[in-house]
Amino acid sequence: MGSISVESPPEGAVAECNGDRENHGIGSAQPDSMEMEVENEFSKKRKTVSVALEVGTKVLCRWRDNKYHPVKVIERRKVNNGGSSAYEYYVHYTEFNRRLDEWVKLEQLDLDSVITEFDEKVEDKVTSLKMTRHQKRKIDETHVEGHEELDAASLREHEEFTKVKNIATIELGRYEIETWYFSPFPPEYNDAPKLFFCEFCLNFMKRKEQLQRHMKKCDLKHPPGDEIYRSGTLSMFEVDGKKNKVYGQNLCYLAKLFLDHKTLYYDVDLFLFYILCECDDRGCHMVGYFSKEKHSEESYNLACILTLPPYQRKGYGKFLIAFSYELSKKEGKVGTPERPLSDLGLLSYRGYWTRVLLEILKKHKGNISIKELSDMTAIKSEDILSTLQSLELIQYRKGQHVICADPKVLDRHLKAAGRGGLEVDVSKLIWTPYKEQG
Ligand SMILES: CC(=O)SCCNC(=O)CCNC(=O)[C@H](O)C(C)(C)COP(=O)(O)OP(=O)(O)OC[C@H]1O[C@@H](n2cnc3c(N)ncnc32)[C@H](O)[C@@H]1OP(=O)(O)O
Repeated sequence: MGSISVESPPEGAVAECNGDRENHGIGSAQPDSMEMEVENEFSKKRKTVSVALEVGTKVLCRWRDNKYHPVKVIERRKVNNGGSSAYEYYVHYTEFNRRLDEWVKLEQLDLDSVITEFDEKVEDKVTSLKMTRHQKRKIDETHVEGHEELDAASLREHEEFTKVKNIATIELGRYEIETWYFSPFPPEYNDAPKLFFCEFCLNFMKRKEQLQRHMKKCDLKHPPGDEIYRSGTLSMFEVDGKKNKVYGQNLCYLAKLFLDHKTLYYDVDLFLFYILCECDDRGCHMVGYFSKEKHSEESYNLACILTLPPYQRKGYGKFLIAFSYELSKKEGKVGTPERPLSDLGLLSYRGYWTRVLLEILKKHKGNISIKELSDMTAIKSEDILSTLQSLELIQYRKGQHVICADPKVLDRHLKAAGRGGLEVDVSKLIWTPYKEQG
């Protein structure tokens, strides 16, 4: 499996969602002609660059950290700028995850750094000659970060179809949230820069006034399902996709805005949705959710997981993961999340698996097998093995795998695995596993 790393500014992704975004103002003078002269003040070399950059061009772009980063032009569109038309460019920062793709103005691009398709091919050839196989593999892995299970053709097809975000912002409850990825909303919504969601029934609308009218009529004050957990102000609701089809579909549209390589299932009948809410006197406000197949051949105990961006990095993701394993324990099964995992998904799971397993190993006296660990935690053996292997706690001795758990090493890894997150209080979980009725 390729190594998955979070690009340097995942924090930025969170900042983005809180509206902490640079304002890319339009410069006053846009050239009217299609060609312009660009002066390179450092080299004093004059170069002619076409203002209308082609899709596929590679260039440096000023990001919100005010530094220049390499980008690839994914799409361009004409915008009217005080009578004259100019292009805006939809760029992918090649060092970062696709959620940071955005529309930028020409002024943000360093035209001296433009690499044309021709230059790129020559450059690729030169680089590949110079690179060792190991270096090349590393680069390939970085480029398909988070999507190892997709073959190259599926990945290209997926990226082509979903290359430009269709909805820029959503309003949900008291938050305005910038989106991360494309979501296949019905075509009539695709020209809306912002969608307004009812935070309870998740119906979405193109105009604020429509939402305001809807809120006067909507009876819901919590997700339309059974409350199966309540502890303090936190509640978890189980929603059956078959009984609440529209809610399930709305949730999938919403979630896809923050999930990249997940298929959107229209057939929500087959899923249960676990909606985590923070409750107050105005109602139960969705914080995040996970979905789960009613029957999984592959022993998946979670299909998709999402913490809404304003609530991320507060421990809710770990809570949702822990909750999914508590359900598996009640079912008497082991479980694993559906693949592929996103970069943030893998980080959260690795952190969870590490903490749960090492806490047991720390307390345990004597030998313990992977199977026993799996029975105690409901974590699938393969996930246990890969976690312990990544921490270098597995050795191969006399023809078998042995867990080597030096207490000091365990403490070091536990510290590195970060905070434990919000605890699931199992005594507050009132739930029976799904059974097909009639
Ligand atoms: C099977 C699947 O569905 S895979 C797809 C997973 N889902 C997605 O990618 C959707 C978008 N992402 C998300 O919704 C969230 O990032 C989740 C659900 C993955 C994690 O939710 P959160 O509520 O942020 O998780 P939580 O606060 O418990 O943090 C989990 C750990 O993951 C890591 N992590 C999460 N986000 C980040 C980030 N932006 N930067 C660096 N590390 C991060 C950290 O180790 C964090 O622990 P810490 O805060 O103690 O350091």
